Amino acid sequence: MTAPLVKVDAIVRSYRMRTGMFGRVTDLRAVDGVSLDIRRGETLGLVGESGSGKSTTGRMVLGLEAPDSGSVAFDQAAMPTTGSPAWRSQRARMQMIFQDPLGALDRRWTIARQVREPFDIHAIGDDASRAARTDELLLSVGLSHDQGLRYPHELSGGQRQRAVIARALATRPDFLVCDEPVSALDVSIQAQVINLLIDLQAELGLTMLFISHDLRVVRQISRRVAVMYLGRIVELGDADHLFAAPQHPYTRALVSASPAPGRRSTERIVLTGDPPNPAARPAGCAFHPRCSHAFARCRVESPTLVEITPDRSVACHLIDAGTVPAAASEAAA
Ligand SMILES: Nc1ncnc2c1ncn2[C@@H]1O[C@H](COP(=O)(O)OP(=O)(O)OP(=O)(O)O)[C@@H](O)[C@H]1O
Repeated sequence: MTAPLVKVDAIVRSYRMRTGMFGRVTDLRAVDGVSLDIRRGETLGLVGESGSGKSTTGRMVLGLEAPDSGSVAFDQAAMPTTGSPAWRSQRARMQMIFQDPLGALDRRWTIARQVREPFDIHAIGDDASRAARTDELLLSVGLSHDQGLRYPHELSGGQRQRAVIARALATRPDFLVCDEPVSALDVSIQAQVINLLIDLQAELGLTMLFISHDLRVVRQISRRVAVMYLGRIVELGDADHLFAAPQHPYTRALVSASPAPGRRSTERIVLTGDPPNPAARPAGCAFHPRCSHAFARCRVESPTLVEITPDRSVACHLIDAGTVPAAASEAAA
């Protein structure tokens, strides 16, 4: 098997914050030992509730933020120091697409000017070839030359996100991190932008990390999926298999709340208890206060991510104990 394009090894990231009435300074651990391989040409989905550490993981994967400990390697080389010349030249190979295209675009410039900006910055080609390549990029995301002459506020949300994608592709990146790229769009437009990303990924052989809280969207685009809960990966595996037979109780709850078209809907599992809060991480397994299967060990010992089959890893004491919840084993059968 070829080496993964991105190798993330036990990354940790904490933020200092003030809590309580007296403003006591505490460390909030946003990412708590995440390890991931992102294989060349695949889309890896990263799902989890708000605050689970998905965006922080994405920023560290791109080197926009350095981990406190652990490491990220891109194309078998350690991530250069953030902001260094080596990092800047590497950044051309890695691009990020955010949720808010209006915030990512400059309102004072036309779309075409922003799409061609990387050519101007890096002095790539002459004026005519830059203009031609800009039109090509616009066309590749479904925008016309005339739409390129407009300003961001003159386009719809979906068109603006297409423009952001065109600009991200200008440097011919190998790797894209998409952080909630369709969450701000109408559902009908979401499907179009997802299909565009799927087409571009196949055409250009892109590798993608696709971050979203929305399982429905992640399911459409991902080859493999990692599920995060309070800064850790609790389940990782082939997307089809994971959605068909989720093993971790948290994944099961997420999947049951988002049934796939054509799949027999299983009983809806309602998550009770407080939503995850990294400032108040429970002892033991962070999910145990919301888990109906929790037993004594879950309250004291944090489970590690264990490979249970060649394409599935799960961090849950139930798996160790050989007592996978019934619905998951039924679905797997
Ligand atoms: N720069 C920062 N300073 C302080 N705290 C931060 C910072 N960035 C993230 N956090 C905190 O880290 C935790 C994880 O945030 P993160 O944005 O990575 O989660 P997420 O899963 O992407 O959620 P969301 O979808 O809401 O962005 C949250 O509690 C967040 O408040």
